[in-house]
Amino acid sequence: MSPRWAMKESRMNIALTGNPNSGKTTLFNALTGKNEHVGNWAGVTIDQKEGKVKKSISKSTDELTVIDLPGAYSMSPFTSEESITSDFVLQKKPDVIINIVDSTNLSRSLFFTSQLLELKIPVVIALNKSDLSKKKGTVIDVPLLSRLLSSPVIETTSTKANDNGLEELVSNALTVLGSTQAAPFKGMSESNNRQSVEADNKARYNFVKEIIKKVEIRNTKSHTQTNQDRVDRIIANKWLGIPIFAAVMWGVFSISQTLLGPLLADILVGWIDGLYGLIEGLMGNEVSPFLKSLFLDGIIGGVGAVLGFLPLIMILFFLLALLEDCGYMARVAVVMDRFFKHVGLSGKSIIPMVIGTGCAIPGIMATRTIKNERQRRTTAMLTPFMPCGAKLPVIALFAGVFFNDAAWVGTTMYFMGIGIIILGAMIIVRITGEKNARSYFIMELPEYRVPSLKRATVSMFARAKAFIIKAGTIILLCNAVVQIMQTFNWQFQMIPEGAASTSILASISSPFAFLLIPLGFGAWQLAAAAITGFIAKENVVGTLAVVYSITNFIDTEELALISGSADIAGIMGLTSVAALSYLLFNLFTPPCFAAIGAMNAEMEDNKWLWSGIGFQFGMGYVVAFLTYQIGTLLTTGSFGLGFIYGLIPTVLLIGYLIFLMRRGDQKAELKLKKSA
Ligand SMILES: Nc1nc2c(ncn2[C@@H]2O[C@H](COP(=O)(O)OP(=O)(O)OP(=O)(O)O)[C@@H](O)[C@H]2O)c(=O)[nH]1
Ligand SMILES: [Mg+2]
Repeated sequence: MSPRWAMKESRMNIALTGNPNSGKTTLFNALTGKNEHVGNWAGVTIDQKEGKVKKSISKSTDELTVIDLPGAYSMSPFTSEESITSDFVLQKKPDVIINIVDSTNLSRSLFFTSQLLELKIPVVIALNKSDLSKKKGTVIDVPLLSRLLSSPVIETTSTKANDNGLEELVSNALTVLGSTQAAPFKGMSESNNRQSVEADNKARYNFVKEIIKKVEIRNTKSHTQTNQDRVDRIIANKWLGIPIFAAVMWGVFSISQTLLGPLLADILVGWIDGLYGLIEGLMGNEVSPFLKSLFLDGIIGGVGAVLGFLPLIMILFFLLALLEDCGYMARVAVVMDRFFKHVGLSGKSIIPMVIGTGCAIPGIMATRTIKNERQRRTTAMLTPFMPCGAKLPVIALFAGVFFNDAAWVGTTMYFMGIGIIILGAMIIVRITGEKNARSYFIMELPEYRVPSLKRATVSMFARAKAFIIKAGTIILLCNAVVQIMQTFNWQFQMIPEGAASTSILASISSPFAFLLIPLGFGAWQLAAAAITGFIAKENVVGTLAVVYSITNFIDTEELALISGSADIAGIMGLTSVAALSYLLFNLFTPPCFAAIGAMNAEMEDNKWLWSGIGFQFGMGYVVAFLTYQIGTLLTTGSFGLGFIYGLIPTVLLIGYLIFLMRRGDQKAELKLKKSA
């Protein structure tokens, strides 16, 4: 035994390193039984994660800790998440490095491998995705590769449950423990000047090329490749890409919101109704009316109204997971990339936005992968415009009540979100005086494959769990508070029936409601729902249920999403145009507080944060104002209420933005002159 082994306690650290999208997190999940997010594209993991190797995989009595790291292409990092990886292996000195190599892309992977081999830390190589490379007919001489790299090479398929090479991988990691890794290629110099780095890179590439020549035989007549290219020419086409994406999203909304969703929601709502009846019965007549209404209308009614949308959300996320897993979402990113580059965003800005459709918080956190500070902050500011999971019940409610469950409502909200992001980016790049900045980012396209139902199911249940937890905690609490605030007046007396406008809730929300008249919705109830929406967007639905005492939005008899939608529309007293304006206002004003917290953390700058929040408020206000007033003009022939009062802030806001943009343009010109 080496002394190093003897000195260590019985804990051993194994770092998982490799290129983005090589399968590190999949392998990590398989080794530890955890469920970290896996995605079929590069840049999914942005932070290190720790876990313990399952006993079924390693017989060792020692505690084996594995650390999943973000993907990296080299030890000299270009992005902050790449530097997490190099910092970790250099400073924390793991006992063993498992280098995950994508066997379908050997030539790209080995560059990083050759650098890892120089660190004197023992390395074991996992030749991952071996199922794919075999299918493509690529033959790799594993024993020879192992000899050339002076380290064990094990073929793995981390997506398989059995016979996946993982036991062998871990046992090899235990074998090399304590040894000093030999480096088959030694870096040319320690110095960091550009010339020597370039020379080193060149020599390293040649070294890798020689190895590939010796160990790999590729099947050149790869039909799948050309077929994929053909498909991509259509799907990722400059012009066809967008309508195809729109059609796909429309399909997703149709299935989740009008076909399958209501069917399942119906069953769930039946249960919630049953619970309501049960508790009502248990309470009998002795319980005070206040407690009764708090529990029944506030808690069960309010939370139930939100929870009723659970099946719809689960189906939507199941479908989105399938789209991501089969490789389609990466194509969408390529299509969008074209627009984004024109407005000064990084191609990398797409990933946070796609993640943001689940929840804005991880989306905003994913902006960490963007190196350029302005692009990172802009992306963090704009990502919340994507409709997240919490906004879906709001969309579904309004689509059901006012638009006959139309799938176009949800689809339009997605595309409006994208449109606003592009517009916002255009404005910000000019304000910052960087309109001449260009970004170069080549997105790597994963191959198409049959999506895994299991992975989609896992992802769906993870979302469902988060949704239920949120409904049972923060939404429940908010509904209870709203119920109390609308039951009492400031003297803490229960308000009599018919005097709802004297409640605490009404008196707090009324001034806000007044400001919203030009947008088409001046009722204090609607203002209250919009305000609670800043705590969590699901609250919009919950609060509406409480303030209008609607126990259930979802129909159990008609199998439509919303029962008696005409009645509900009547209670809310909104025209369709005003309803659309209200929906837009809730979607496109600032996100919930938690997401604003994430914005703060990633922007690391107060001026950006507050300008961002101001921008989001302005955007939501202007979009809702224009929608309501123009829509009302078109449908009734005259402007809606409060046109002039809304026009003043709108004009001032737009004027101010134009002023800032002009000033930015001058800055940009000055810069251009200086550099010329
Ligand atoms: N066919 C096949 N697919 C795999 C295998 N391992 C991983 N994948 C897929 O490869 C994709 C990327 O997997 P991840 O585990 O997210 O990759 P990663 O290396 O953690 O990626 P980053 O976090 O972005 O660096 C996912 O779609 C996985 O399902 C494998 O052995 N075979
Ligand atoms: Mg990962």
